[in-house]
Amino acid sequence: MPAVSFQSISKSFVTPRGAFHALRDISLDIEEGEFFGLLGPNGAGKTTLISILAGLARATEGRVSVLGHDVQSDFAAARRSLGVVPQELVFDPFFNVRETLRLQSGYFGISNNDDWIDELLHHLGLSDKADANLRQLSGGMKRRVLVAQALVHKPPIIVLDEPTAGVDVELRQTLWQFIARLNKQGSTVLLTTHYLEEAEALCTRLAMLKHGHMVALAKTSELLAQASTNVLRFKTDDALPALLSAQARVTGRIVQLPAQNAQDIERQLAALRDAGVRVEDVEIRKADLEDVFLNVMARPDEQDAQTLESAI
Ligand SMILES: Nc1ncnc2c1ncn2[C@@H]1O[C@H](COP(=O)(O)OP(=O)(O)OP(=O)(O)O)[C@@H](O)[C@H]1O
Repeated sequence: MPAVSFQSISKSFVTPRGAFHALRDISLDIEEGEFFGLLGPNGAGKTTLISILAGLARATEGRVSVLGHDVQSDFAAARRSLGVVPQELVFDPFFNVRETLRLQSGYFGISNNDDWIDELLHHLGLSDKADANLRQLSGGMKRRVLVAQALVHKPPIIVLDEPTAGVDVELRQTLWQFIARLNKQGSTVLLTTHYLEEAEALCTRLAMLKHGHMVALAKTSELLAQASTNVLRFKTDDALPALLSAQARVTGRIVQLPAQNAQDIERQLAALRDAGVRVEDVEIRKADLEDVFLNVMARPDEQDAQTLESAI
């Protein structure tokens, strides 16, 4: 039985300009014990999908089940199996950290949870903040509390919606060590993130969303194998010749060009030389998940394809 099963999920919002389709026919099973990543640019539909999973929003069509429990008709059982770390920092400011975690335990009918709460505080570097009022905590500390709060009832499935957005390197490392440990012990993890380096390092399988469509679903290793094998990277202040600029990824002075083999790289360097482009800090690196992501996102999506077809 899958840990999470999304079956033909669509979601539309009613807006003043008519129906807006945030998700279109998403079907996806996440198996028990997987570390699964959900990727996509801003507005792709990731948070909407997670809200439907957590029972916070209703799908317009389709159904979602958690360990076989339907999130609508069997909400309590589905919710107990999930530990959801939301993107937004929302708290009751009147309680301290330990009180917040005890209250959350009570919400799941768990009393005498202090041993596990202490363990959570320890692993999330919060032990010395146990008695601090939530109002006194920094944004990064609050995010740690959100993670602890999601885990008080030892859920078998952990859902993290951009848990490292705007947090420092130390928290990221602490958090990932802890989550990776829980995953090794059997927890299923569903993660959304814009940090593709983290997704590449942690997730064994990935889905990519674009405009509410699922545009990729594969093992991380398979997605990486699809990428061009190398990337030629250099800095320049000069304009690139047209042939190269069409395929280049440019960030400020940094230019990155996909290259299948050594001949490709030689051809690119010759074209730069012939065009009189002065380059600095030249290096060749292996293609990574960011390259794959940008390639997938650059493809025309179904809607664009339809528009293109009708334009031909
Ligand atoms: N209540 C709502 N009413 C109308 N449109 C909405 C509503 N909630 C979300 N949307 C729209 O649905 C789309 C998907 O939003 P969602 O928050 O799921 O994206 P996301 O992939 O999580 O983005 P981000 O990476 O920015 O968090 C967006 O275009 C958003 O504006």
